[in-house]
Amino acid sequence: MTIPSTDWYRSLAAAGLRNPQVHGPARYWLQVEGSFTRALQRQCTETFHVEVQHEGFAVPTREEAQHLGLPARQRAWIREVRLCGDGQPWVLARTIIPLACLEGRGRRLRHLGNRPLGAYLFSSPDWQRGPLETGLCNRVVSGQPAMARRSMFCHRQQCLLVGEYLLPDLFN
Ligand SMILES: C=C(O[C@@H]1C=C(C(=O)O)C=C[C@H]1O)C(=O)O
Repeated sequence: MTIPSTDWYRSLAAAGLRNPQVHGPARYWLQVEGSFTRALQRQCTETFHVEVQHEGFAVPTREEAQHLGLPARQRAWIREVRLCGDGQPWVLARTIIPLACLEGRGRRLRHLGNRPLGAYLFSSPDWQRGPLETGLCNRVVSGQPAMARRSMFCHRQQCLLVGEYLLPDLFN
């Protein structure tokens, strides 16, 4: 399972003009407020866990760098995980953490391992979430994400970018 290239829209309504599927059963997940990790935990009957797929320094896409206001080609800490409910992958998440976010207490962001990032972000009152965007994934194949959501989390003018890609098993 890989993170697909995605077109991002400022609102669910704007994405819906291209693909009305966003108004179907995925809608709740595209819009749910607060910690996404918590929302997924509530949906589980038994267990919730995070599986790290890749984590390390890498160059964000050009669009991600522009969105975060980073110089092109500057490396960031990139974390890709699967969020699994009751043993099934439900969501793929990709987080871009610029170098400036990794200083001081932010060093912890490199050592999350299988602990959810959401638990860290929502346990600290310092992090403010920006507006939620809706994503439509390109070249959708069966079993892969077709829709996504993303937002920035900012702390003292340092922002990181969290994208969450819904797998069909989550809402079908
Ligand atoms: C931002 C959150 O964190 C979640 C946990 C992630 C992780 O551990 O890498 C990534 C994205 C989110 O789905 C949240 O819970 O809202």
